Amino acid sequence: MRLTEALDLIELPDPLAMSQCRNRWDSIAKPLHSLGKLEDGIIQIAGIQKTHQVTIDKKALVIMCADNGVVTEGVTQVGGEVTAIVSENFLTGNTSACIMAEQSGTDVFPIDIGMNIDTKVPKKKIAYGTKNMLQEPAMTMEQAIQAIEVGINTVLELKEKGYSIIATGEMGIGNTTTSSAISAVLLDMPVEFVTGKGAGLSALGLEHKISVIKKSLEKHKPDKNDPLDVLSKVGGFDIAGLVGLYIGGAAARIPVVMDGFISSAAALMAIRLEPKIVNYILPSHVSNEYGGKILLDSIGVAPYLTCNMSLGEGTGAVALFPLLDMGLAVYEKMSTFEQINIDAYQPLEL
Ligand SMILES: Cc1cc2ncn([C@H]3O[C@H](COP(=O)(O)O)[C@@H](O)[C@H]3O)c2cc1C
Ligand SMILES: O=C(O)c1cccnc1
Repeated sequence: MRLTEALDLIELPDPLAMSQCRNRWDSIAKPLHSLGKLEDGIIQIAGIQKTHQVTIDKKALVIMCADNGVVTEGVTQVGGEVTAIVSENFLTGNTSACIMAEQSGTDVFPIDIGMNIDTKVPKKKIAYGTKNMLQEPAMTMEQAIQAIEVGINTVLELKEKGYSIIATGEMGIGNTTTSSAISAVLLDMPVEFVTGKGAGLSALGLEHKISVIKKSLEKHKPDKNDPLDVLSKVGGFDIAGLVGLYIGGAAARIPVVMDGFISSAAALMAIRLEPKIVNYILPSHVSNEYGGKILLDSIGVAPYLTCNMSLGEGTGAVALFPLLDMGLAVYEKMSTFEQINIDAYQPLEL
């Protein structure tokens, strides 16, 4: 499916399914709203799936794997070769995200959307890495759109296979640099406000990273009102693929659980392309990366979890699944006030 077609399909969640779901929660024999965001999450999913009979039994974690040309500027603690090493390990289950996914009954789908080398990771490659954004635009506008479409079509394929909820993940050394760059532009904020140490820079390294981002922005002057211009000039294929997952989720009415900093930057971009997309996103956690909270506040969402995580790969997103499963189990199985013969809960008048 093309990007324009997918954007055209996006509607608001279904208010009827949401109110039916709310009514079921309110009938359950427990204090009203006492499962808080667990109730809200199930109601949100009801609106997305257009039914109060919510299903999240088949879960997928999609991990967009790509290399970022700007890594040659020394903005990361480790070299770009780590992208391919970790990405191949997604196939054997030997990564943090895979182990957490297994715990939550989630199937993992790594995608090579633009790694520097070929590996056994399933290939939907736009190019062998992006260009170094300090020297030239990271990618062409056509490549940006193609990469977004990879994300959209991945969601459609997973829907076809019966998946009912999708978590976002990424692996791409250098992608906190690109995430900070697009966040600074889209939020019209100083680069320092949204740039952190990524996967472990020193204080000096962080200063250098900030200066590389600033110089790249000065060189290309991306237009903050044109998300695709920003994505193509200072983004990455990994981020573009994530943008596509959010668009595809909203178009195909599949809830998308958002991971940390990089996933939040991509969500911001997707929402700038179509504001209704925010209704299809469940914000799993607030990343400990500097700027993580600013991104969530700017998107206008509050995280379910605050665990000081900043790993990426989709680890935060899959961490939310067990909680959603617990919420849904209560929603489906718990007796109502009527069934156990107590009057519906009335707050005491003081
Ligand atoms: C061994 C290793 C495994 C990772 N898994 C995720 N990331 C995380 O770190 C990268 C972003 O940080 P930066 O912009 O500083 O490169 C991404 O790949 C992200 O998923 C990793 C990083 C490393 C080093
Ligand atoms: O929050 C994240 O996703 C993150 C932060 C730093 C490095 N890698 C990932």
